[in-house]
Amino acid sequence: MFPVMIDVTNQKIVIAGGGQIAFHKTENLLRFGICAHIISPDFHPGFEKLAAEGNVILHRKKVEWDDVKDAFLIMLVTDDAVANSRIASLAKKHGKLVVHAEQTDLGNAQIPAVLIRGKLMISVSTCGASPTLSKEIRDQLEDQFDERYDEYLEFLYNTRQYIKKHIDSRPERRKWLKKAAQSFYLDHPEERERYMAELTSVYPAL
Ligand SMILES: C[C@@]1(CC(=O)O)c2cc3[nH]c(cc4nc(cc5[nH]c(cc(n2)[C@H]1CCC(=O)O)[C@@](C)(CC(=O)O)[C@@H]5CCC(=O)O)C(CC(=O)O)=C4CCC(=O)O)c(CCC(=O)O)c3CC(=O)O
Ligand SMILES: NC(=O)C1=CN([C@@H]2O[C@H](COP(=O)(O)OP(=O)(O)OC[C@H]3O[C@@H](n4cnc5c(N)ncnc54)[C@H](O)[C@@H]3O)[C@@H](O)[C@H]2O)C=CC1
Repeated sequence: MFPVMIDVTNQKIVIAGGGQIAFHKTENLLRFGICAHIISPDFHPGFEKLAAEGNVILHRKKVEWDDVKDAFLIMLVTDDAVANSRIASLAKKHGKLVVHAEQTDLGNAQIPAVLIRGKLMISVSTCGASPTLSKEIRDQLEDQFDERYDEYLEFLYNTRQYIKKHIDSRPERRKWLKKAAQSFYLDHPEERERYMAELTSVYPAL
């Protein structure tokens, strides 16, 4: 398995199956602002509210190739092993990303447990050995990587954009980028302003 971050803006994501697990996967996608299509003859009660809020698109039917052929990522979480396997095999042949939630070797992607702190995302995977352990490790990291990181990551992002735009010399860029990443700035938000003032005085915006 190879971990990678993927931009899914404007990509269609389909979940086949509408049970408890589909609901959990849908809520997880929503943490990332993703509105999924759900294909299933019936739905977990929680879906009604999500649909009313426009956070999910429901299709009341059994899954067929037509429902997923234009999808970028497909999650197979029906309790129909034959349907799951058939769609997984076709989708993989067509080069799609496929999560097979029951028999992982029939898919080619897996969902990790993720801690989100603004632009910091910490993903934990056990490659299917123990999703429970992934979840536990993620939960343990919550205290170490607490809410301070939300704003700190904004600072790092903004300074990086500025540095890339206004400093040409690579050694100089590295110097300023490494300085910003010192944990000192995590714990001293007021010092971030001093850093920015110094940066913009040495390298003024044109
Ligand atoms: C392979 C994978 C495929 C995929 O779905 O992508 C997969 C497969 C399976 N999960 C099963 C069971 C459970 N899954 C969870 C929880 C999570 N499962 C997630 C991912 C993954 N699950 C992928 C591997 C990721 C990895 O290894 O790290 C998480 C991390 C992400 C997410 O789903 O959002 C999310 C927690 C995150 C969070 O809470 O944020 C719990 C615990 C709980 O719910 O408390 C249980 C019950 C206890 C247990 O089994 O440990 C079963 C057995 C079904 C059966 O009973 O037969 C299978 C099938 C099999 O193993 O064959
Ligand atoms: N990855 C994970 O985190 C986990 C995965 N699983 C697996 O996920 C699968 C689903 O589990 P649950 O949601 O608990 O089951 P469930 O029985 O609550 O839901 C199954 C859903 O699939 C729908 N369905 C059945 N045939 C279908 C078809 N041909 N097309 C579209 N939808 C169809 C049903 O109408 C129902 O909505 C199981 O195979 C289970 O082994 C189970 C636990 C955790």
